[in-house]
Order: sequence, then C-alpha cells, then structure tokens
Amino acid sequence: MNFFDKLQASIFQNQSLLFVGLDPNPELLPADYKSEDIIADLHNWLESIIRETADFVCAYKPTLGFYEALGVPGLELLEKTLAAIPSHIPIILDAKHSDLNTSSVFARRVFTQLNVDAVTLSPYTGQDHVAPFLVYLDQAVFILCCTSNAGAEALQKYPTEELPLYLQVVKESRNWGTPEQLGLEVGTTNPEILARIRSVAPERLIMARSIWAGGSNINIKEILAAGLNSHGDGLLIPVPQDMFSQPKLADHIQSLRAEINQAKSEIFSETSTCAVWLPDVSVVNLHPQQDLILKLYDVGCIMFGSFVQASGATFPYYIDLRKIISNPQVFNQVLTAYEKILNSLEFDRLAGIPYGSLPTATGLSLRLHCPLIFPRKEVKAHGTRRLIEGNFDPGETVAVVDDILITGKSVMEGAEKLKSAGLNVRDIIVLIDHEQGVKARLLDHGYQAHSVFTLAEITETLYQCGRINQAQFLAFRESQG
Ligand SMILES: O=c1ccn([C@@H]2O[C@H](COP(=O)(O)O)[C@@H](O)[C@H]2O)c(=O)[nH]1
Repeated sequence: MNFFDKLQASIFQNQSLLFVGLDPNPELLPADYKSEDIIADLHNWLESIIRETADFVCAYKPTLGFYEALGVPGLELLEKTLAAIPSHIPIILDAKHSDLNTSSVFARRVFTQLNVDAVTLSPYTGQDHVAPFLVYLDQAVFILCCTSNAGAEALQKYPTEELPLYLQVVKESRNWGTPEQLGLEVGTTNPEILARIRSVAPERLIMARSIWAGGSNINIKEILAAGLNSHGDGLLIPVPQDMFSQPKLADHIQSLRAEINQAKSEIFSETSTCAVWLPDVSVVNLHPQQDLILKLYDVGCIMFGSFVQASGATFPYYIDLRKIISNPQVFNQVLTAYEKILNSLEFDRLAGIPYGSLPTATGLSLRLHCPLIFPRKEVKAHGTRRLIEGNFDPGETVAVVDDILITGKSVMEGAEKLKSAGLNVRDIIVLIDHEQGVKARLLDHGYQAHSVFTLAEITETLYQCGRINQAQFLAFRESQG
C-alpha cells in the first residue's frame, strides 16, 4: 500500500488527523523515566508514547537529528523505535535533508533500510534533489514551505507580500510530484499563511507544524478552517510536545482528537448552511485525472486569454501540449493516460500526427512495444518522397495518436494519408477533446475517437482547484455556446 492510502486508512481507522513527534530529546525526558542509562530511558519513554497513542493518531514523525545526536546508540534507538510502531501507521521521518549529491543514497537508506513511509525535505536545491526520493512510488516526501521562527521571516517572506518565497516553494513544488507523493510541511501559528498555501495547493497534503507555539492564543478551529481541504481532510495536526511529559497521555490525546473532530464538523456544517456564493460546480466529484490536469496547467500547457486558432476562430484558451516533452514527470503521466485507452483497443501499429504528437506517439510505441509510423505533413521533393515514414504492410490496422481535437481536420488528413497507403484506421486517441460535436463528425467518417479528458472537464477542475478565476471559467463556458 502506498503512503497516501496508508495514511488515509490510518486517519479513517483512528478518526484522527493527529500525528506524534517521536523525539528522544533528553531535555524533555520525564523524571520518572530517568536512570543511569539514558538510551534505555529514552527507549522506554518513546515506547510508552507509542503504546498510549497508537489508537488515537494517524502517523508518527521521528526527527532524525535527535537520534543522530546520541551517536551510534541513537541510530540503534531509531531502528528500535521504528520497529515499535504498529505497521499500519505511517511513519514520516523528519530529516529535512537537502544535499544534492547524497540524495539518492539517502533516499535508499530511509526508504529501503529504515522503511519509513515518508521523509521531510528542504526545497532549496529544487526538483533535482526531490526526484531520487520519488522513484520510490509507495513512499512520499514533505517539502518544507515555511517555519514559524522569526529569524526565517527575512527569507521566507521575501521578496513581496503578493508572492513570498514560501508561496513560490508551494507553486514550484506542485510540478515535482503528485499529490499522493508530495506533501507540504507548514510551520506557522498564523491561519492566514495556512489559508494562502491551501488556496494555491488545494490538492496537497499539509503537515502543520508549530501551531501550538502561540500558547493559549491558538484557535484550533481557525487553523482547521484555513488548512483543511474541501473534503475536510488533507491536514495533519501535531500533538503538542509538552503533552508527552504529562501523565495520562492517552486521555489528553483523546480529548484533543475530540476537540479537533468537533471543530471540523462545526466548520463543515457552518459552510454548508451559510448563504455564501458557491460556484455551480461540484467540489466533491473530483476528476480522476485531476492531478494531471493541474500539472498540465502548472507547466504552461493550458493557457487562458484570447487566442486565434488555425481556423481563424478566437478561443478564450490555447492548449500547447508540445511543452510536455520538457517535463518528463508530466510526460510520463500523459503517456500513462493514453496507454490506459490503448490497452482496450486492437491494432498492429501506432501512427503519430506530426509534429505535436510525434514525441507522445514515440513514447507510447516504446512503452507498448508497438511499431510506429507517421504520415508526413508535406512530401519531400527529394530522397524517397515517402508519404508515410516507417515500415508497414498494407492491410494492417493503425491506431492514430494526436494531441487535441478542435475541428478534427488535422487528424482526419493524417488518417486519410494512412488509408491511401492501404492501412486500416479506426481508432483515434487524443488527450483533449474540445467537444462541439467533433467526435460525432469523425464517426461520420468512420473514425472512433477516444479522449483522456474534455476541455469542459479541464476548466471545471481548474476552477474548482482555484487555478482559474470565475471570469476565465465563464468565458470558456460562453465560448462553448
Ligand atoms: O488550442 C489548440 C488548438 C489547436 N492546436 C493544434 O491544432 C490541432 C487540432 O486542430 P484541428 O482543428 O482538430 O485540426 C492540434 O493537433 C494542434 O496541433 C493546438 O495545439 N492547441
């Protein structure tokens, strides 16, 4: 089971968003655990924390630095502590690792030897640093966005109030990994910061930190209202550190859990009855390809504005899928989406429509081990003067891969060239269908078109997730007539 599913199962089983920091900090060791052997004392203390909390929390978060500070016995203590955590509860190792040249070996150490489910990382070295962790598909990373210490403000709030560095980290890291594999670590006592991050990353898991640093001023309901996603989850809440030194830990955690769950249900009953304007799109029915849609938008493949199309018509959007080749992670996801459709079809060869779809068709040909051909856009006046590039035998069936269907003209021209060479063409597979009857027109010509998603689904998802505003959403709707 991957990290995300394991966490969801754990949240559901214990009805809790709480996570526990498992830190062998000698300074916080309660007096009744102290003896001559500090490692044994810390071990007993941490084990009792796990015992007391395992039914009321959704995750554990040991901090690597506290274990390392105890030397070799500390690292042994880490392994023992990890072993004491029930296997169904996910473990997030707080390592804030950020070294580029050791990221691969560190990822291997934490994910294959320590077997933790997730690790915290610092963002400053960018995607190159995060990528070696994300090759472990069942494990996840949390990217540090901001911390609550005053000394960090000069950096994290730089350069402008509109786009401080911490929000830029959120925006940038959306392109590094899927919401299932990449969450955000947000240390703050300020609900406004949490709300700004949530609005930029509605789909991400947020691990809140330091929320209790404000002492009695903390309003947990405000924190929850700012950080929860539209489903009422997506937010992990830390158990306050001082609770671990108190007797009757289980009782304290249970009442904190009850307080959070109560606040959660109040927030949701209030928002569902108050008279606020809500977009007439469902926030519950998320599109199954939501993550891919958001990524395509974030890497600049989907643009809103006024664009003249090849037909001369002006549309309130432009789709440029040629950009995906520069982002291997998104490109991979695009290929997977096409692959799912192709797996249900029968064909002997793939054909790409030049030029935009050729990289995609090539990727699919390699993935499916299926030979590729393509009809030329223009026939050369020299050399072989071939109309179709690549080898084929007349009578074979070809599945045609294209990027987007607007009028269907370009894909139909390509298909006709293939047919004129004696090939059979029935299925056309595209990423995006502009709708407006194009599939029916293609069917009239004998082609069955299949698409991963429609433009209407894309715009609805982008609107629900806060990527486009109401004016952009409505402009698209009006253009659809
Ligand atoms: O937003 C857009 C619109 C069109 N394209 C390119 O056009 C063809 C599809 O247009 P048809 O009218 O169906 O022939 C598509 O293959 C793209 O190359 C685009 O990229 N973005």
